Amino acid sequence: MNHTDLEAWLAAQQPAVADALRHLAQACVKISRACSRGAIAGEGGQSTHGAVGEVNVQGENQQKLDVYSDECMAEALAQCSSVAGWASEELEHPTVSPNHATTGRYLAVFDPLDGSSNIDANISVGTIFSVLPHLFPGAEPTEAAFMQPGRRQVAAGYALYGPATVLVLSTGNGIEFFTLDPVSSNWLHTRSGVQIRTTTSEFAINASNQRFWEKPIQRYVSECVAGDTGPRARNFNMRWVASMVAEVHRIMTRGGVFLYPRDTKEPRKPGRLRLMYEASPMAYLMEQAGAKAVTGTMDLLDVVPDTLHQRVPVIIGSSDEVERIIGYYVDPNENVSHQLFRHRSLFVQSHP
Ligand SMILES: O=P(O)(O)OC[C@H]1O[C@](O)(COP(=O)(O)O)[C@@H](O)[C@@H]1O
Ligand SMILES: [Mg+2]
Ligand SMILES: [Mg+2]
Repeated sequence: MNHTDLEAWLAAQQPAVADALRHLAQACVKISRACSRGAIAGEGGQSTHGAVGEVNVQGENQQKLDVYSDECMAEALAQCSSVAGWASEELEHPTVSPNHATTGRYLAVFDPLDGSSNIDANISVGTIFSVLPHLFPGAEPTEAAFMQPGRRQVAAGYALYGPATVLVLSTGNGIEFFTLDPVSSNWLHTRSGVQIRTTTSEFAINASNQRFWEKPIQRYVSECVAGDTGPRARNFNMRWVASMVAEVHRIMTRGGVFLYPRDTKEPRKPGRLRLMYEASPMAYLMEQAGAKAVTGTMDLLDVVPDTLHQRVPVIIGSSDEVERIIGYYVDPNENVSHQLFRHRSLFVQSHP
C-alpha cells in the first residue's frame, strides 16, 4: 500500500503551524530512536537509560530519557522560526526562543516523555505537545503568556513509542495518524478522520487510589465492576498502562474511557495529571475525534491555567461513558463541590 507522508499533509496546513509541527515531529523521531535502542542508547559510553538521581520540578524522580527527550524538543524548537517560546514538564519556567522578537507567532508546551516510570520495563512511553497562539507577538513570552485555556490551541498531538512509533496530530480539522518508517525516518500517513466510538465497555483507572476517589467515581467504577450483575447489566473490562499516551491511543483506536479523577490522596493536588501538557492537548484530540474530555464538573478545554505545572482531574473518552459520569457529578446525592475551577461549569450551560 502506498502512503503519502507528513510533509504532504503539512503542505495543506497553515504554514507557521505546519512549521511548528514539523519541528516537533523531528524531535519525536530522535526520541523514538533512543527509546527503541533501550539500554544500548547513548554515545561515548553515556547511556540515556536509567535514573538521573535527581527530583524534577514535579517532585518526581527524573529519568535520563526525560532529560534527553527534553533536550531533543528544545533543540528542535530553537530551530523553528514560528515558535516564540516553549514550556516543558521538566523545566520550572518557560524558555524564550531567539525567534520571539521576529517571526515567533506560537508557543509550544510539552511533556517530552510521558509514562517515564515505564522506561525500565520496556513498556510504551510517548511525547505530548500543544501549540498555542502567542498573543503578544514580538514580546518575550513570559509565564503569563502561556496561561490560556485549551480551547485556544491551534494544534496538538502526541507520539507513541510502542511496537511501532505513531504520531497523532490535529490542527482542528479532525485526527490524523502517521506511522514512523524506522528505515527512512519518514512519517507515513496511515489514517485520516479518526473517530472514537461513542459506546464502550472498557475503562482505565489506577484502582489502587480507590479509597481516595470522589463519590461519583466510586459509583461509576463499582457499577462497571458489578458487570452483568449490576445496574449496567453488562460486563466491563479494565486496562492500566500508566502511560497516558498509550491509554489515549488505545481509546483512539477502539474506544474506552480513561479516568484520573480528583482524589484526596494528596489534598494539595486536585489531580495527578498536568493541565497544560497532558490534559489540554489530549482533551483537544479527544474532541477532534468526537469524544469528550471533562474534569467531572467542567469541560477540560475551558479550564484556565493559573500556573504552568497545574494539575487537574481528567475524565476522557467515549462520549456515552463520559456523559454518564458527568451525570453522576450532577446528581445532588453525590455531594460534590462544583466550585473547583474558574470559568464555565457543566451545570450552568449545556454542551453539544
Ligand atoms: O500509574 P500512576 O502512578 O497512577 O500514574 C500514571 C500517570 O502518570 C503519568 O505517567 C505521568 O507522566 P510522566 O511520566 O510524564 O510524569 C501519566 O502518563 C499516567 O497516566
Ligand atoms: Mg506525562
Ligand atoms: Mg513526562
